[in-house]
Amino acid sequence: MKTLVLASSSPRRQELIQMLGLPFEIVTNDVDETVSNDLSPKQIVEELSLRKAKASITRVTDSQSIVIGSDTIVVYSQEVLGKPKDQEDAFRMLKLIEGKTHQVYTGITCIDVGESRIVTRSRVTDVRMKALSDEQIRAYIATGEPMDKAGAYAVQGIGSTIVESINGDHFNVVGMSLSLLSEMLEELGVKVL
Ligand SMILES: Cc1cn([C@H]2C[C@H](O)[C@@H](COP(=O)(O)OP(=O)(O)OP(=O)(O)O)O2)c(=O)[nH]c1=O
Repeated sequence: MKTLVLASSSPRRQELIQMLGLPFEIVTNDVDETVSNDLSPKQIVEELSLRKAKASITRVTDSQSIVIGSDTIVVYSQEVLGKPKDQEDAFRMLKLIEGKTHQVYTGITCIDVGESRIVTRSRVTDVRMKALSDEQIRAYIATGEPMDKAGAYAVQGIGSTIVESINGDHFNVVGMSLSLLSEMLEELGVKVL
């Protein structure tokens, strides 16, 4: 039986992986998330998910482990939005995406430590935001929710009230598509159902 190791300190990802009902451990990491400017959004999230999984592997002792790394970014009109640096940055991001449709990309890498097999994939989900006044944006920022979220909002929180519609996998927006992860785990011989 393989052990799943989540290479993430994100509470959202921990809650998501818990839903699979399989035993897992958490081994956090601290990777440099700087990437080259010429990478596409898909390449960015795939590269960073790989970096995170590889960084945690060094602290995994059980060779029967599958290490899972993940990365999420928001993209609007070719601008990549990660987590806001401060409240003004959050305001700038929300002002940019209000009333419009943006893309959320999440990359996942699974590394089977014993077999030295690496599987990396990504998904994209379209999210349409409601039109927001500056006052509404400030009130949302005051909740504190945007600060550790890519694109400065959380669709799973009070941020759901400023989202008009989602086209694609909701969990991909929250930080990890369980639909995609289950397919990747099956490729590595782990049955989810
Ligand atoms: C768009 C969106 C993002 N997010 C979160 C998911 C991720 O935690 C975060 C994007 O940052 P990431 O750099 O992908 O992840 P992280 O630093 O939080 O965690 P780790 O690298 O340790 O795995 O934004 C939401 O929770 N809800 C949303 O609606």
